[in-house]
Amino acid sequence: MKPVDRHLADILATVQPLAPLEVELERALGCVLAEDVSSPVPLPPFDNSAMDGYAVRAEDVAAAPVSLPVIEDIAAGDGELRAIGPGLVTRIMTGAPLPAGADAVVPVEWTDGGTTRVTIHKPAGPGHAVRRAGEDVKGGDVVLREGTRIGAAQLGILAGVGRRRVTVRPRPRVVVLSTGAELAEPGSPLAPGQIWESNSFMLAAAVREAGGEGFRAGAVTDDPQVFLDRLDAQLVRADAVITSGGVSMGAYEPVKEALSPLGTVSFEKVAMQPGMPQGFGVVGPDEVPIFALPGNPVSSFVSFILFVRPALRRMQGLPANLPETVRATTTAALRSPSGRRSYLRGVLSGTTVDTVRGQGSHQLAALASANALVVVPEDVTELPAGAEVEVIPL
Ligand SMILES: Nc1nc2c(c(=O)[nH]1)N[C@H]1C(S)=C(S)[C@@H](COP(=O)(O)OP(=O)(O)OC[C@H]3O[C@@H](n4cnc5c(N)ncnc54)[C@H](O)[C@@H]3O)O[C@H]1N2
Ligand code: MOO
Ligand SMILES: [Mg+2]
Repeated sequence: MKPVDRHLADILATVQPLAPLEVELERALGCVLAEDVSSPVPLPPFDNSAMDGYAVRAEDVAAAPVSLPVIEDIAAGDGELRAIGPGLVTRIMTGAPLPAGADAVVPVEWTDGGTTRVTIHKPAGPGHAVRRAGEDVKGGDVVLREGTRIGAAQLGILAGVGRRRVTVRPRPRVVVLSTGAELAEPGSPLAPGQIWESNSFMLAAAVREAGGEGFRAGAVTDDPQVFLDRLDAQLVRADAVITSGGVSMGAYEPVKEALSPLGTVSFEKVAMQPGMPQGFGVVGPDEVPIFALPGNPVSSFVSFILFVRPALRRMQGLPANLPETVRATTTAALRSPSGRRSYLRGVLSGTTVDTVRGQGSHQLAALASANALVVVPEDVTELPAGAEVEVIPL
């Protein structure tokens, strides 16, 4: 059997970052930056007021209470300002530029609020309620580095430095295709022998969680030609394809039967539980990576975490971050098959982890109740309670 780490290494050697693309800012959310972004100006661009109040010379209000004449009103957005001379003040609003001569702002709450003359009850020291130019960003400074995932705050600062378009690695478009004659669409009644199709929903959702766009291409029956035709039709919009089912040893294994003759996809047994039968390779003239995952729902989920997610990160220009693990202590003894690395479904709380009831590859409800995978090495078949293990948080 092929070791898990070698299978992942083969995948990461094949999958390449997607070509950078310039997009409108509105479309950049969730994408990864493919350029360093710097600010053409300092931020804030000018000294300005942090509060609604009065721009003053601090020395003029040091002896407060004092009464001083107000020479003008400055709103945010005003650009033409009169400098204030000794003993004069300007009424100023939050975000408005500080007039020359002023070095402090007295909040309106410390005054009588006068508009032609104001009585200031309390002194404000130099710099009080003043936001300095360049305090957030110096002109020319890089604000976001290539490889940063663009969330709401990152999108905000891109606009804040004046960008309308930005160069990103696009979200990988991933087509998810299920196979199996037994699969019925959720929402429709079950005929004898059928189950509701769940893998395409789960895997498309996992793609979205990993920063890609997942497209369900539905389920096809066990005819290899039907599978190939559907795959062909979907390839135009795919940066990667995930299939589920049809890769094991049965009489009807459409994925394996259809893809093996191409010579570009290999099927192997990977030394893991769940998720032993795995196919990986490339298809179509553009050599689109294809992950042929086993059909058992827990097997396909674990395969996604171990193999597809790192590949999607790579496509987005991120470090693969092979499933990151934490250390935890088992609360009960556990067993694991020999010769396969197992990924038991567990609940991690703090630094302890307990495996959930129902470790079969078909037990999707048990997976849905778990928040972690407990990694048990290939050569370990039993662990006592209190053993230290590696855990992949989900
Ligand atoms: N003789 C052997 N039989 C099996 C072996 C083996 O080595 N020798 N391996 C087992 C292992 S391990 C796994 S995992 C499965 C993999 O099977 P396939 O990838 O061929 O998948 P199917 O046969 O199509 O389905 C397996 C199982 O999963 C259910 N399934 C499939 N697709 C979906 C879906 N989209 N939504 C929900 N459930 C799905 C399907 O009904 C089957 O119960 O093979 C073992 N057999
Ligand atoms: O991958 Mo299968 O789940 O090992 O049972
Ligand atoms: Mg099968």
